[in-house]
Amino acid sequence: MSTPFFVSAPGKVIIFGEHSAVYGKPAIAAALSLRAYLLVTPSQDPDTINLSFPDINLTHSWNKNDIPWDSIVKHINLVDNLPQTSEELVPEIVDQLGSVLADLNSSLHYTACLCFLYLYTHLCNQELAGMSFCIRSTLPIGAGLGSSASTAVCLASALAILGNRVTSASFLQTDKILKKENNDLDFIDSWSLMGEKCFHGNPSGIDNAVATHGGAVMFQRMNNPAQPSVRTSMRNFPAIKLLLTNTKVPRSTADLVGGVGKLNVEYPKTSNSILEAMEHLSNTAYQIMVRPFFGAEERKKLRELVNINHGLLVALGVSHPSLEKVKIITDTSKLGSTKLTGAGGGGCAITLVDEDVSEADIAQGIAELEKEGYECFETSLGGKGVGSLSFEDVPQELRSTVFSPEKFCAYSDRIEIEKVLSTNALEGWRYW
Ligand SMILES: Nc1ncnc2c1ncn2[C@@H]1O[C@H](COP(=O)(O)OP(=O)(O)O)[C@@H](O)[C@H]1O
Ligand SMILES: C[C@@](O)(CCOP(=O)(O)O)CC(=O)O
Ligand SMILES: [Mg+2]
Repeated sequence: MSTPFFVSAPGKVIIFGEHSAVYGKPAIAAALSLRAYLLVTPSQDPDTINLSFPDINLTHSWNKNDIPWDSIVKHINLVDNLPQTSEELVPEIVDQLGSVLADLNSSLHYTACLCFLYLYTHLCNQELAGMSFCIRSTLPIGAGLGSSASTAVCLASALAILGNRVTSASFLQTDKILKKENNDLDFIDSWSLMGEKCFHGNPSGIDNAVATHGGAVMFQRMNNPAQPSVRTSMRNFPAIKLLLTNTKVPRSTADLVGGVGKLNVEYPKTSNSILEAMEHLSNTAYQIMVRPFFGAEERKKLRELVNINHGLLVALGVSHPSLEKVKIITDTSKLGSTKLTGAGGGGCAITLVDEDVSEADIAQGIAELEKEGYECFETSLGGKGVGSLSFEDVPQELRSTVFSPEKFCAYSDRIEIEKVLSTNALEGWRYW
């Protein structure tokens, strides 16, 4: 695909099984309509790689010839000329990248640049002319909705396109696609997992799987690293009324996953029992969600399971007073059942809204949440996975606006980005 082009990937909501997913237990998640967008344009100087990640106040550039290619390439495991992913980030490569990351003095910027360069050195090569990469997200960042994974999927897919590792996406939104095996999507999924490993050491892979494939899934990481994770797509995912509340309390997935790891070491039997309870819970929820008839009884059961799941996450130590406040408000106003979603410690909660609650009562509940400074989202679940937008697929009169890096970097908010770029705004988005 010629430059400029866009790629985009969705965020996700974990409905059941965050944290236990890291320990090989099944979890259920669905793609969100909120997404990350990455614009790739040629650099003015063909030796320069430019990053512009305004959401995290990062601009950085490298001369591509300063990357120690020879010392890195010798550690890349190639099979049939294709780079292979590994269980852990290759320490020798991370070490070599240290020399070009040395001037980054914030850990936030360091991890974002490490993720970029780790994928760049594996998927592209020194001959590729310098490009500019600008990422914007309509997702809140660090709030439990998988912004790290959607960023990793955008980077993995764009770099796989530039490095000729995948074929271009071909299906339009309106095409009827019979999804079968798809090597390109599996390639993007597995490399975005390496990107997630740069953001936090021990990701289960559920976030990048949903951001790559879209839809809704039951996901299970295998305890034996040699075995691939199991991703069961849930085609008849029931229409559930979901309220998303962002407490805006910042937190880091890496710290929270690390905290559960410590608990596991200190109280292995206790924490294993909690993780096992989560396993039963996800399995039970799955059986309920795939029933051909999904009525009031099923909705009630799912709400009960949401309450239990939140209690178990509290026991793992990953809630936060702000999340408990969301729970108190939604419980008191009898909106439905609430649990934290994602890593917790702040960030977002989901409420499975009781179908009997009136729109007026929902509005009243939202007003109370907003009074606390929280932000409520109405969003749809189960949307498209990673997609790309080529210059040729955008009407000629819009191209200079859509593909302008200056304009893209300057959009003030989610609404502006979606107005220009969303699948509703442009019909040319293609999927693998
Ligand atoms: N739009 C973005 N631009 C650059 N980096 C991003 C962007 N969105 C997410 N990230 C990276 O992902 C990290 C947040 O990931 P994480 O703590 O896992 O929270 P979550 O995935 O729930 O949003 C950020 O600190 C940043 O490194
Ligand atoms: C806590 C966990 O289950 C989900 C983390 O999601 P997020 O980064 O908070 O959106 C970790 C994982 O599955 O990799
Ligand atoms: Mg994340």
